[in-house]
Amino acid sequence: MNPLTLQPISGSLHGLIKVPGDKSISHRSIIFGSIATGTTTVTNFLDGEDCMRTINAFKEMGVTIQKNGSNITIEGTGLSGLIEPKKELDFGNSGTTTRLMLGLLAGLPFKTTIYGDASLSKRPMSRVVDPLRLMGARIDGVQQGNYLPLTIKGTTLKSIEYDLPVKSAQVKSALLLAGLHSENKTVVREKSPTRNHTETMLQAFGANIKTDGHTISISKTTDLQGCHVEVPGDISSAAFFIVAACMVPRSEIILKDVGLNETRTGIIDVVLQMGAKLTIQNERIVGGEKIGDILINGSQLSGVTIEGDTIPRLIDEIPILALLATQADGTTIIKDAQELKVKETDRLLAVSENLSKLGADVTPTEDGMIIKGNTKLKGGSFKSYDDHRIAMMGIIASLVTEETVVVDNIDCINISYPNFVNDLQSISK
Ligand SMILES: O=C(O)C1=C[C@@H](OP(=O)(O)O)[C@@H](O)[C@H](O)C1
Ligand SMILES: C=C(OP(=O)(O)O)C(=O)O
Repeated sequence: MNPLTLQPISGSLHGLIKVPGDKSISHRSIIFGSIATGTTTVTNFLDGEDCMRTINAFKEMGVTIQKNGSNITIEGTGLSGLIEPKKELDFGNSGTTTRLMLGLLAGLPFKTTIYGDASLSKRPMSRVVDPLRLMGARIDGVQQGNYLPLTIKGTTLKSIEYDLPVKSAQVKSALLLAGLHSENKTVVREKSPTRNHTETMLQAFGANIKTDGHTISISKTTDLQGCHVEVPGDISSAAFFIVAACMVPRSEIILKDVGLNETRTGIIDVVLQMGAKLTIQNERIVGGEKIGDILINGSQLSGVTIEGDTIPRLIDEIPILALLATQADGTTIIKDAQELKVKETDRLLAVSENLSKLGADVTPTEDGMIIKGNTKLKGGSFKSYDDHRIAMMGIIASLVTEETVVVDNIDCINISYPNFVNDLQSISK
């Protein structure tokens, strides 16, 4: 346990932060670079624990990956060059590694056992295992394969057409990866668009993939070609500073080179709707992804309803948005967010318990919460539940509390943002 004690601040937030590389894109750069032939170079790779799980998995499968800080070079083996790992693969805390690798491993000609930490071992895998079994995958594990550890006996896959029952980019991506090595065309349909980095990057690596936003089809492609990937800054990491700057009066900060892919910018839409002073500068396209700088000034916001198709576009930002809602005028309603119950922890519970303990007016609901805003928050203990996004939310909460906040364990922040506390300190004036 590594607790952090945070004193209330008297000043405001000023300065510039370059948030680390996008976690989703970093994972995918390793996966696609490894299964392509030739060299893939990656810049601004997220040097966090989750992405290291993906790197280590491919090293175990015979891929040469060199890492120099946030610069990565991958000598891809092609799909047919991957070898059976000599040991079980440890995916730690990473849901993305687990779900995406399931789709890949299902069609490779060897046996793999995968496991993870206590949190990952409680997260449902049948959402991926069930459709993969329809494709012919042979996967065994706890409770009919719903939980890790899982053993995958790779086999020839057949393609399917599948309507996603959960709004999940991880499930979609797993099926597209399986589709890469199954005969005929695999079709995945989603009701609400989820992050589309897999589709964009597979196109860049030369896959036979087509998408119209709701329906994605992929045909067998065994000859992906290595390329260069420049990873945009992670909007899910930027979210903590967007909220911080909105909440602390007289703040003005700039977040440089942040990914602004529309499947991820729900947080920007929501804070603008709440009345935030936020502008985007230097918007441009890098490697198929929109990026830009975000300028934010502190201002008094108003509550909103966050629901429906917006939820997948800000799924990981809901905890920090809930904190923002406690400082906004009026009521914020968060609906359709039941997926938060199966993240690194039950984030609906973690958020409502922590905020209530700090003195916020929060009523939990089946699929979200109702927050009556503009409440003064007192200090006290803040439980991270060993979830990186909850721990970072606790640290940001201390910017608006009247007394000291103690976050019980901040080690989990290394999952997605190892330099978070330093970056926050650098703008606290
Ligand atoms: O595909 C991805 O990289 C991710 C998808 C989301 O999960 P779901 O697909 O389970 O919604 C998100 O919460 C996670 O942090 C990363
Ligand atoms: C849910 C998250 O990640 P994962 O599913 O990869 O563990 C997250 O980073 O908030």
